Amino acid sequence: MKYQKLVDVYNQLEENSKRLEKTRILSDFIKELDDETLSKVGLLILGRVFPAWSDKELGIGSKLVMEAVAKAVGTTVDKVEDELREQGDIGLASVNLFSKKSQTTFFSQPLTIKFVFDNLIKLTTISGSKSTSRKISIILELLSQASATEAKYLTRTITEELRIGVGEGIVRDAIAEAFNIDKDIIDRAHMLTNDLALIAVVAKNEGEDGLKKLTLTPGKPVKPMLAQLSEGIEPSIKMMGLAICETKYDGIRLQVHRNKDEINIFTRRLENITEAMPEIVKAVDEYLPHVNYIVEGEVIATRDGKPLSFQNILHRVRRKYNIEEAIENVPLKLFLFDLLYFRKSMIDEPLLKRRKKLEEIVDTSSEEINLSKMVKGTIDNIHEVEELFKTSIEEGHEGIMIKDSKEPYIPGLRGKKMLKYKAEPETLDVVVVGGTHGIGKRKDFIGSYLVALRDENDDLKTVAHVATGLDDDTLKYLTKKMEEYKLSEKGTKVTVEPKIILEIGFSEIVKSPEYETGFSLRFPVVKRVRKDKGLGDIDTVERLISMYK
Ligand SMILES: Nc1ncnc2c1ncn2[C@@H]1O[C@H](COP(=O)(O)OP(=O)(O)OP(=O)(O)O)[C@@H](O)[C@H]1O
Repeated sequence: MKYQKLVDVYNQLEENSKRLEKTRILSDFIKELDDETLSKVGLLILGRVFPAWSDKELGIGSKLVMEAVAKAVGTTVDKVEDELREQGDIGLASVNLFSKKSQTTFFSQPLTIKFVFDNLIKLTTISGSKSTSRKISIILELLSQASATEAKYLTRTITEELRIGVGEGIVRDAIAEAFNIDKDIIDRAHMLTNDLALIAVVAKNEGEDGLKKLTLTPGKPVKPMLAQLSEGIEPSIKMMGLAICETKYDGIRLQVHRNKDEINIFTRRLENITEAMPEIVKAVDEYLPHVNYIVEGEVIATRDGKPLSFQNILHRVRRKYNIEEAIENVPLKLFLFDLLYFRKSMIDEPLLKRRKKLEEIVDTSSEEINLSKMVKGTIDNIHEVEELFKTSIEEGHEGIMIKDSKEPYIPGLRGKKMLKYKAEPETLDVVVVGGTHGIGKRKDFIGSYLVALRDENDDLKTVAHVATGLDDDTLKYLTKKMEEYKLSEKGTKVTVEPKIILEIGFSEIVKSPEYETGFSLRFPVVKRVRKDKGLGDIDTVERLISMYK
């Protein structure tokens, strides 16, 4: 199928802001596709070439795309940069440049979806010497055959900024509509496989019965179940009856998968970080049974038995070299708290049963592998849970988790069945979309950051400018990243691609017409840069409103 057909759909989706309309447009389109095209469109419609469970990405910087665009239209990189600055978007910049292009390519074949997809995949396989020029030539091959609108979406896809206002929710609804499937069944299949392209193909060929057969696969990460805030130990336990209460460790959440002899470790963003943690791989191999499983836990860094700050553990995870040295300097401890798969999927079992099984299978005689410290809380032993909270804080942890013992594990859900009770006030995870250069001593730095939340259509809505809480190192780091992700610059103000995630504290949420959410934050302070989170993990406008209420 011609790529132009998909591009026409992109265009319609971009122009239409209504969710129902978008769903109908997409559903009408995918209904007619053959299996192979459907499996590719299922990814391309979300601006990706790998499913969400994969940590592979295109990873092409905008500089490289600008070079290819310059070559394709016969102009200089500076001209492309000027156009980009003016438009604030590589796609719109490309449309303008391609429309002005003097020479047209004769005898060129029209682009097909297959050719585009295969070449995008090819881009991810290139490494080593001359990789930059080889990548440029692949992009150029695509662009030189592209129409102006094709170039618009090709450049956006390559820079991973499709901007058509389509998130996973709309794709799920469109699959349900196109193949006449109950939305709950799609949701469940999605939560288990994290692969909408696969779901679309199964829905088309095997319908609801086929989708019901999809399950977890050790080796493919699943989205973690998330927590809401507890209003207090007593009301939470009253609501749950019997609660599994555990220390809340301030580290990084890990999913450890064993499939036959292969062990893989994933973060909450589903990144594979197995290589950064050889000692954990060795320890789980030794202290957990040799069958297929998925366990979940929080890993923290320790020194002299005390937990180190979150930043220390982040350094360990990001580390690519001198891992041996890091193992000695920053020893890790894993605290396991859930079992998602053991010979078969366990997620439909109640937490109480999953925890019991976890206790049976994990040998905790080593330093590295532990079970989270746990108390079974009922209304009759509230004081024991309060004691757990107190000792958790004294030992340098964040607080406690209070989990409903009857509940299944629901991947990706942030519900009332798993609550967190912390000593510190609540914060928001936001993404930086712009910034302002400082004055005086700080003029070389971006001193103030414009931050945004996500609405129900996955569009970003601004909520505050945050300028405090930044030490010199963080300021330097952020300024460098802002330069790297810069989209446009006017006077002292810049706009950037939404890549940097900040966790911010504040004193109050107030109504304000100044920001797109309709709210702003009083006294916002940067608590930390959340390199462990991605755009999909930032907080929503819905959460902001519920916090405001
Ligand atoms: N015993 C535990 N059980 C479950 N999660 C735990 C536990 N100890 C630490 N955690 C961490 O707490 C997080 C739960 O809080 P939440 O789902 O709100 O994630 P979050 O957005 O990272 O929150 P926070 O920023 O408060 O850590 C988990 O994702 C996990 O990383």
